[in-house]
Amino acid sequence: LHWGYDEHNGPARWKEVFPVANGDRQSPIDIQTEETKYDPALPPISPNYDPTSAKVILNNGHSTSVEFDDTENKSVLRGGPLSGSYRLRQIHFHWGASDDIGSEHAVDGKKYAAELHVVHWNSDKYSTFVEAARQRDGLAVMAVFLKIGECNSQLKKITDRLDAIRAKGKQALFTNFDPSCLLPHSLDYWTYLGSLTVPPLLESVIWIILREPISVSSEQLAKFRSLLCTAEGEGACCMLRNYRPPQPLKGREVRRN
Ligand SMILES: NS(=O)(=O)c1ccc(Cc2ccc([N+](=O)[O-])cc2)cc1
Ligand SMILES: [Zn+2]
Repeated sequence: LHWGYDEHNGPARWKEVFPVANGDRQSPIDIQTEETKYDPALPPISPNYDPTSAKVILNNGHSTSVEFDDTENKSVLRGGPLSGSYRLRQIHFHWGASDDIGSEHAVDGKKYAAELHVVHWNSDKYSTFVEAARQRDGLAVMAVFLKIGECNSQLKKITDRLDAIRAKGKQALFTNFDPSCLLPHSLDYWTYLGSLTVPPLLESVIWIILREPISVSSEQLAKFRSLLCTAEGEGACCMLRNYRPPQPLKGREVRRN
């Protein structure tokens, strides 16, 4: 089984190869806002990114990502629920086949059109991203909801490059980019302990979900769906959706600042 998002290889079948799919701290979740707990001890989050860290934009067959140079502590996330500094590794997106679905996390059952994930790893305690990805406090992912509205001029820097990486495995130079430009005005957040939302579904992610969405236009979103899950020369198959549905909370607490 090569995992994907179709009927035959989608989220309902991932447990056959990755049994942790039924684990106690799986992501995403549906955030029931009435159940979240205000924590006055939670400090603001503090992203500090150097635009020269950005390297390439790529199509990995499951999403599109911008990869950053994480060989030194140039772009880091601190504060919030985090102890120490988490180094920026990559950003990527999740979306659906239509504008009414697409986000991975939900808020009181409401799904947004898409979701941005800004992925960091604990470089204070671990030496590499892959090592950190195996630790309970190894990764920190900041999630931003995208809601249908005005064309997002900052997101345009990414959506305008997608035609250069249509096929799986393609990449293009992409530098001088600070992902803070994609963050909403407010950095208020919810936070909980979870997992990667794609195989290997490792339970190593401290999730920081921003409460304010950013906008994306329907046309920009359509460009994501025109990416291919298949490599050049293979039968073309569009990346229409790549979201995992919400998973059981299993008693976890969701805090807010
Ligand atoms: N969607 S998400 O949970 O933010 C997410 C974050 C990072 C990654 C990339 C990735 C992270 C770790 C591994 N691994 O350890 O085998 C493989 C791929 C994949 C997915
Ligand atoms: Zn993701």
